[in-house]
Amino acid sequence: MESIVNPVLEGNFYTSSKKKSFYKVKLSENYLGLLKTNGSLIKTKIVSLQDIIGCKCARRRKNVSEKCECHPKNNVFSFLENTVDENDISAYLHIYSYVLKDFIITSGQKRERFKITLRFRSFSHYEDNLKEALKWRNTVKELIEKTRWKSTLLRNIESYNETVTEKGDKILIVLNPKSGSGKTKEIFKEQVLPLLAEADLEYDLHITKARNDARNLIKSSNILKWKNGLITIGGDGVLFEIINGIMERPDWKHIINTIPLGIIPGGSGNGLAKSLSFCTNEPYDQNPVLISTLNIIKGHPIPVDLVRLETHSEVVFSFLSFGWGLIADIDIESERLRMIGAPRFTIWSIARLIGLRTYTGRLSFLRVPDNKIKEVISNEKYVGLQIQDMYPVDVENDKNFTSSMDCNSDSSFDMDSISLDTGCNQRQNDITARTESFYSLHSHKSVYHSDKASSSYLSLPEITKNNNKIIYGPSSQLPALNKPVPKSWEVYQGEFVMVHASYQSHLAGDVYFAPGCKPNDGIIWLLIVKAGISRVNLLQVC
Ligand SMILES: Nc1ncnc2c1ncn2[C@@H]1O[C@H](COP(=O)(O)OP(=O)(O)OP(=O)(O)O)[C@@H](O)[C@H]1O
Repeated sequence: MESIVNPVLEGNFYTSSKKKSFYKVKLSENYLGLLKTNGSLIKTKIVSLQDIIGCKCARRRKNVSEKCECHPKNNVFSFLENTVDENDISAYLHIYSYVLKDFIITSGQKRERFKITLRFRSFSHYEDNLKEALKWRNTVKELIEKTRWKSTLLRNIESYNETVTEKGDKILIVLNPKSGSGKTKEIFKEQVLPLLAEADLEYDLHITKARNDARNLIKSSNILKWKNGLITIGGDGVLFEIINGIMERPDWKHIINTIPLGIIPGGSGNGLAKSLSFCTNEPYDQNPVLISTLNIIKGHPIPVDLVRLETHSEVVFSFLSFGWGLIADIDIESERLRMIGAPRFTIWSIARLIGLRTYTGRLSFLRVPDNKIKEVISNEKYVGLQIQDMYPVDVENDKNFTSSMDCNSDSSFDMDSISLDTGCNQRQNDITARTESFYSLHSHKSVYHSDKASSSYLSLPEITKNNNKIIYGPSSQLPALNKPVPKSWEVYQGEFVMVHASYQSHLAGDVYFAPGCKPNDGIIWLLIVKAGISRVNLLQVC
């Protein structure tokens, strides 16, 4: 435990269940360390502050609910019964962390909630105990806030103003109730809200009423009041609307450089959410909503490529993929099976493989040099987060230490919460999240479309008009669509089964499309399937 360098706070706490054991708790700039002493037996658990999302002071109440003493006005708890337990003068500090845990039998990891409760009861008055608890609470809060922004790649993005995000700024959550199989409200209420409450993250909620609702909101609102982030709960389509809404604003550049965007998966595909967690090695598949919400709360933005697309009728900004042929057909036509969720893609893939179509077209592209591809595949700088940033070295090598990365190795800490106090254990109840009123909405059609017609449009300038909409955003650096491409480009003309271009590794949670792709590598990864391929070969590609 001495190995935790320069602890900011430290103290001894006890558990009542095991009278002889006590815990030395140390808080340093990057870690919370718990040293358990039971006679001569010493065990240690270290929780990285990167894994702590928040903490709250609470006083014991007579019933199950708790009142937050840190923000009495900010009621994130239920108040079924508000009577304080006068017999208990202790103040409690609940610290919420989500630590990586290894599976014992199969290889793999998942994130698990690990709640630490510290009970302060050294003084004879509640107020004095609360003071002590608040000192710990404020210090933990300050430290986790620092850790968040220190460890992002934002330092490397010159245009990003790190100071824009201040405490108290809200995030905007845009929820599409029609995404996927229509469970986003439940996802929000049951899985996202409790985490936001633990992290003390304030939010406004907007539930979309129709297609383009999110786009119009972003286009016309004072979105700078949501400096902490514009977050979507739904599929990739609702984030697509947010980004294109931003591009309809003259201040698009400032917004893009100022407000982080986030996505919590609730759609059918969820390609971006999967790709982002994949590039940071987060165990997404175990709990996609938890991992994506933690990514947002922890404030580790990842720069992502944005691609400007011109079709025959419009200009759009795309962050995931663009396709023509087989995959686009599956996306659009499986809409009628939306109610079954993600399996709709598998079922429709089989249908489309049986009735395989081909399309005539011309494809021109500039090949990326092999050395650049190799660099992208091997270079961490494209990943967004540096592992050494996530776990900075302020713990000296000490074999007694169990880091939060391998907490499973110490079975005495193998629990989802730990409660420490100065005398006896008391059962603490989890916070009850604030609930929102929801309203029901009408059904919608997907925005996906297959572009069968070849374009005859010129490459459009910086400010373009789509059906009376003014689109801002960066101008194209590509040759005009009706002009010949430079000699260095390759051109294929003929029959295709599909051409699909992706700028992220995954098109959907289970569609690993571009293995080498990193979110901000600046490369468009192409899959070209020409006509004449056998169904067996095509199945292997898929
Ligand atoms: N309230 C609504 N009613 C109808 N349609 C909506 C509503 N809100 C948004 N939409 C539209 O629904 C489209 C699809 O939604 P979204 O992408 O969130 O879900 P998904 O298609 O199931 O997921 P994915 O894109 O990951 O496959 C969006 O492009 C949006 O235009």
